[in-house]
Amino acid sequence: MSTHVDPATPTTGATGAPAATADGATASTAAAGAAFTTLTDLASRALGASVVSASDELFAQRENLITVGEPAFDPADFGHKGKVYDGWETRRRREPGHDWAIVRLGAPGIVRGVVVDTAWFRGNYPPFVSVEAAHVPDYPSAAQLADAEWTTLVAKADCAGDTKNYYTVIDERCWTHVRLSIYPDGGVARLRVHGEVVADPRFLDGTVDLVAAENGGRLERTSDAFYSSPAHVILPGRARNMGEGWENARRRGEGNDFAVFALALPGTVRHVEVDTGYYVGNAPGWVRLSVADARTADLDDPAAWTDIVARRPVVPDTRHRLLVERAVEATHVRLDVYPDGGLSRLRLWGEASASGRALAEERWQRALP
Ligand SMILES: NC(=O)NC(NC(N)=O)C(=O)[O-]
Repeated sequence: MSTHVDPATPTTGATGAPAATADGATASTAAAGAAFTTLTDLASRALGASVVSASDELFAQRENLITVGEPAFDPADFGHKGKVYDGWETRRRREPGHDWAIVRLGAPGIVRGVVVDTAWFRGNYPPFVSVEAAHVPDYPSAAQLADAEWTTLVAKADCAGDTKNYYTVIDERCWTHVRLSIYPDGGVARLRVHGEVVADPRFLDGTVDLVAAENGGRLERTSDAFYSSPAHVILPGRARNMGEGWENARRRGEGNDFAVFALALPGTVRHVEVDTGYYVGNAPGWVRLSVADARTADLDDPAAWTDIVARRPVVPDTRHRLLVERAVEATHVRLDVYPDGGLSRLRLWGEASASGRALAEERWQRALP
């Protein structure tokens, strides 16, 4: 079941005007668009997603759908097959039917909303789209996916050209793949599938990264994401440049920058990695890591936080491996950087508590379709 946030509203979504929906509910364009887009993009290549197949991609390759970053456009760039677009574009259909592309999500998850971004597609965008999802364990082939059981998340809905089209999804099940259909054909620059990772509990045994996005860790709050979000520092792999980490603006006033993350599941951190890779002239001078347990404490109360790495100096462009000073069961971690500055990755190696593992198992079973 889905709620389409008014497609006619421009990408900035500045009007906030209520949009009527199929089930009679209303949604504020700006609020609804913004609300789910703060969640992890399950379809991002940065999380490990892949576009496994598409009905056609004559004009522009399907893989562009999941590229990190805004789509580019060069009006003078033409290739052998036509205008070059930073997106997925099919040929003009001369027979009935419609085009589609299947994305394997970077991690299984509950989908809260979808953005179909038709940036730069003006005379060749699809006027309608729909989104379905499937839960297929293991690593199915394109042929197996064609025969999978697909569930509609966004029923065929209007889609505007050169616009970020927001569709809110109301569904509590956990999916591994999505299928974007465009009617009848055309181009889409990016597909963003925002939601909550639901990690398979069998992969959460032993020592794991308790804050990793692919395990279900997520950014809850930050002081400043001026250049790029702290949500990047919990993505898989090492950053390949400064743009793939968290960079705040130069702080000119008092205080310091910080980010608070919810752990994937309650657990105890044993050692950490604070990676300032690619932050040379803008690494923090010092960092501090503290943890809290939201089940028993108020996170707004400074007394709720216990240092696991007390404030200490860090150096530029370095993966700092640090042993924690205290082993404390927690649900959240707070990263403070002093006074400001960027990080490329944060890893919290430790183990889930018994209650954390039970929670993960229960969440997984409840969300299985
Ligand atoms: N100018 C275009 O974009 N034309 C065509 N598309 C490409 N990529 O050339 C088309 O027919 O949609």
